[in-house]
Amino acid sequence: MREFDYVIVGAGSAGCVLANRLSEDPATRVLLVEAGGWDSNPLIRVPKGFARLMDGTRTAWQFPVEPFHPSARPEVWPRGRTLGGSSSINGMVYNRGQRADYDELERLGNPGWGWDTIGPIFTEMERSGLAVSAVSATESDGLCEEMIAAGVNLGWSHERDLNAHDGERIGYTMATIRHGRRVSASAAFLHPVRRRANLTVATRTVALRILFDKDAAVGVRLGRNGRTVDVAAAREVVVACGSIATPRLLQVSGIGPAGVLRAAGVDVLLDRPAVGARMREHRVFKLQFRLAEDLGYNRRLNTPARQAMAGLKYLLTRRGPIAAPVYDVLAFVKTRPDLDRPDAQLLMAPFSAGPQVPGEQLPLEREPGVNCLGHVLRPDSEGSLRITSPDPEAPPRIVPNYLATEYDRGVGVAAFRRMRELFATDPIAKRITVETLPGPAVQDDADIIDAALEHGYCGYHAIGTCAMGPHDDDVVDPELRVRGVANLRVVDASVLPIMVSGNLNGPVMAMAWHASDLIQG
Ligand SMILES: Cc1cc2nc3c(=O)[nH]c(=O)nc-3n(C[C@H](O)[C@H](O)[C@H](O)COP(=O)(O)OP(=O)(O)OC[C@H]3O[C@@H](n4cnc5c(N)ncnc54)[C@H](O)[C@@H]3O)c2cc1C
Repeated sequence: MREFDYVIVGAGSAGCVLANRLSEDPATRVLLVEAGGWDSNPLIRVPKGFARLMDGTRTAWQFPVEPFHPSARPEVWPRGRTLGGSSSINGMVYNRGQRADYDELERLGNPGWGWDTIGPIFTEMERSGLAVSAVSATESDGLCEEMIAAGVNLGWSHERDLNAHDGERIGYTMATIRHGRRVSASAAFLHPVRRRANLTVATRTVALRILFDKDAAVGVRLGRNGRTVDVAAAREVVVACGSIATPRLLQVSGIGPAGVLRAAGVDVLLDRPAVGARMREHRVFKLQFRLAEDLGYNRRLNTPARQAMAGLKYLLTRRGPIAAPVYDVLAFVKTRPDLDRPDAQLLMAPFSAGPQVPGEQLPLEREPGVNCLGHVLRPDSEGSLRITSPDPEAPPRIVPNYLATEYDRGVGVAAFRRMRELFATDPIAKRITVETLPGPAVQDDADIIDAALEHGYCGYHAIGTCAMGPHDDDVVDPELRVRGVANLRVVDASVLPIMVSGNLNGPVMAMAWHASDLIQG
């Protein structure tokens, strides 16, 4: 059996950072295992390419979730399946989270996770290859500037660097984009070191189960092209498969709620009820308007011919809508003036789209429009995930349980009203003829919640399914070691017990950076 010091499973946002840092010492043998292929698809580097990548199956997993809408419409949660993981298919928004989020992690009994430790890591990552910039829209016909000006008229500060402070603010999205090209975790942290002799990268290789000797992890069973092979980890197995595939791998390996494992036909190694539980996810409220004039991205992108023209322009100049992140303008706002920090995030763009159909690209409308998404920054409703079969590649049963708490519903409705307030404020207000989604008839709280469930999206930010904490029933301890077994850690979005305010790619990479220090002692 081939032996490595560390076997890292999953080459996503966390896995790429871990592979980089754990292989810094040439004497340390590191294996990075990734189910997907090499990240050579040219669309990965093109910012608006994400629209095609996230709905496909070549570079993404598609996990169906249990129906929950008023109309039980199917919803699917994509995740990256290639080097870079979800950072290779995501919307490229770069957000650090609020200082208070990390301090809260520490207050919950996780020493070393406070802002004083994690804050400087962002600066270090940005110096070490993680390119970040505020991408200003070059062809929005002034709509983005008018959204920002409306926010300023509501008292929000206009920031060139939205990560500069945690107050109410609006500005162009900070994005992991350099010169019009996506900078994934793999581009920033894996490609620069992939020729290290002590680092082996195994793509198109699936971890089927973790191998144990008594109560210690000793390796991983891998599947490739229909064959299985076992690899040994002399020091540790580090699972970094993301918040869905990590609890699935633990459960099929015998670590999870005993009843769930037995029902799925898996032998129980450790009865851990919290594996796959405590899942928190953003529910995105959607608002869309029709414009009086033919302005914005729809007229540049809403037919294949126009997309081809915009694509050509992008190839020549690396500018325009194709070079921009998923949403051009971001705001962090308070839903009540007495709050000490923002509790809602708004994302705005000068385009409008038809309904989302799983597996299909979001269709832009023929008529001109703008849209705004918003979500509760730190939701506390908890969903769950569990296997229903011993097959490590079978989709788990995912119950989102969105907007289940009074807090989430109250803040969600208030955030939605703030979205409307922004678009009723000049100068953007004077561009708008009518609200097309959910429409002016949706006014009371219950209807606003129903509209969010019906027309909204998942936030792509599930956390908590292997949450860290100081208690015996927390899946991992504050050093991210799986409780009850030796030599096994989890390092990815699943270890967050509470939501970091906003988008998670940056925070997950920073956590992995810190975890590398913990692993190396
Ligand atoms: C569509 C989408 C849009 C998003 N937009 C943004 C955004 O704009 N900004 C932002 O900050 N965040 C965004 N996010 C969230 C962010 O990208 C993720 O939170 C972050 O990438 C999670 O990192 P991770 O390391 O936990 O998991 P991932 O990056 O998902 O990595 C997990 C890796 O493990 C691999 N894997 C899984 N199972 C196995 C197995 N059994 N064997 C081997 N390999 C396996 C996967 O293929 C994958 O490569 C988005 C996410 C998605 C899906």
